[in-house]
Amino acid sequence: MILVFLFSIFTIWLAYELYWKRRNLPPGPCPLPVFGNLLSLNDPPPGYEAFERWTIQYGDVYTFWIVDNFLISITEIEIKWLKVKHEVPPCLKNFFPGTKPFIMMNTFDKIKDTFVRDADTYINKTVPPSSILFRGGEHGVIDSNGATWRDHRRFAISNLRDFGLGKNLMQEKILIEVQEIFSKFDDKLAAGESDLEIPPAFDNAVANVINQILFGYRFDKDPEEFRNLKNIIEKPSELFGRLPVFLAMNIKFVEKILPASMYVKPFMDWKEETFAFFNKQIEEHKREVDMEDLDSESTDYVEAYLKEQRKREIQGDTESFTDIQLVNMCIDLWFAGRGTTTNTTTWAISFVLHHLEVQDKIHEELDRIIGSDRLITTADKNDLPYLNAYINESQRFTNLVPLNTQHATTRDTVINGYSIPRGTGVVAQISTVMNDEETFPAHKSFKPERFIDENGKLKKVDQLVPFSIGKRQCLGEGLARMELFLFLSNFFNRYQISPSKNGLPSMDKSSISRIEPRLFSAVLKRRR
Ligand code: HEM
Repeated sequence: MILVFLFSIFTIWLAYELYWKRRNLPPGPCPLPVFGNLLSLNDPPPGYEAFERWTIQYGDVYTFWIVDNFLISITEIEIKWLKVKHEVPPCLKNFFPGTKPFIMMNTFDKIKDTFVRDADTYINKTVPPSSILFRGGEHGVIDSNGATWRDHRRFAISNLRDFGLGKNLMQEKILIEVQEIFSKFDDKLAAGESDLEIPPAFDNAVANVINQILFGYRFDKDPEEFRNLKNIIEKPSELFGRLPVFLAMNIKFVEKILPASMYVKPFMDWKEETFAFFNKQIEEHKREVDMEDLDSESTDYVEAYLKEQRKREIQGDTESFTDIQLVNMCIDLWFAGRGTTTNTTTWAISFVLHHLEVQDKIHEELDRIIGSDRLITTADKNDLPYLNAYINESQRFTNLVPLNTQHATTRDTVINGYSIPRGTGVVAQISTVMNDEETFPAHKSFKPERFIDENGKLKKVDQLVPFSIGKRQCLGEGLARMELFLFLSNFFNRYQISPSKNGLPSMDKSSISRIEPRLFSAVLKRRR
């Protein structure tokens, strides 16, 4: 009797998972119960090909299912149908596995129609349980919504502008790092070494830039501090690169059944270390910043934030700019600003090692236009179409986020004739757009020439969207573009690279959570 009852419950659950909840959504790949479509991203990792296959099969919109809690997904999808507001008891929330739909927009036109033309409908983010666990709530800018997100995004963008983006100030900071990279490589060349590891020098440089913006100093005085910080930063790639942990981050059920030593304990240790580092910087600023003079120019983000917080407090607002928001903002800007830029820069160099003819063309252009060992600046940018085309193709080919961040609709809407309730997951699938064969023929080949027009000028291709589009578009885009240009142009102006005796860099992108190049070396030779 009990068996029959359990079997009936199981059958109803299966029917719900495989048919009922999918019936009013755009068709897409059949999800597995519990796992949804996530496991297909391993076929092969990191998932570009599955997304391409589904786009060919289903078109510009399809539904993709991600692991979630069964009853939460019921409340989100069926709330209109049930016409009741019901609270799910937390014990059930944690133990009923289910999947949650994400409506994927797979072409540039569809993303523009939705995320740009109807931007406010697509503005919210879905916040995974791991983020709440890590941050102590819905904090920061990457995983927050509403007024908190809007005010903090606006404040961060205006700060980046104040600290010199668009002026020479930011460029000067980056050029100091360019010279630091030169001196590291040159010292080794002078000592007779020529087969050199490439990523660490760029990693350090990018970290110095973002740390200057946030806290006002570079890591030159205390290399030990950077080493410690790097250990903290690199923990997530060890921790989150494994499938069970990745699943635990997204689904409470898996989090509960996984031994604490595999996920919760290392995760919480990592959280503690991260917060300790950032809180220490903030506390030092609190001691040093002159809070009597709130209108004087700030030299870094934390100083500007503390002053803004005090100004708001004076006006009676103690809610919007808080200490917990500040530490989460520092974490967001540090993490989003470092790995993305370092990875793109070092992938770009590894692509050249695989295509030395690209380096010949970069050098030919640099010799013709620059023709000396002077530092290249953003004033030279428009005169270097091939170099820009190379950077564009490197960003397209790096394709940093196979599955872009997950947004949620802020109101009921209609997509391709399907009624989509408020709160449904939506994704601007930029990796598929940048692998679109029609826009980028032979898209699996690295070809900077695709960004050069018949007159030899740089061709603007709207479908190149590594920073995404819409109101959540990357807020560090201006900074990242400046870094990529200054690091790569100056590096190739100074050095000729060739493959290391250890072989070519790996092109493997098989980590689930991050598109990170493996450590690699190259033989460097000074050109000037
Ligand atoms: C090559 C470098 C970079 C790439 C490819 C990149 C890419 C992206 C992408 C795809 C998103 C998601 C947009 C969406 O939700 O649709 C994003 C968001 C974000 N990025 Fe970047 N990024 C880069 C560099 C940076 C830098 C240097 C910073 C910081 C200074 C930064 C800070 C952020 C933040 C804070 C968000 C969240 C914005 C929001 O939710 O409003 N990124 N980035």
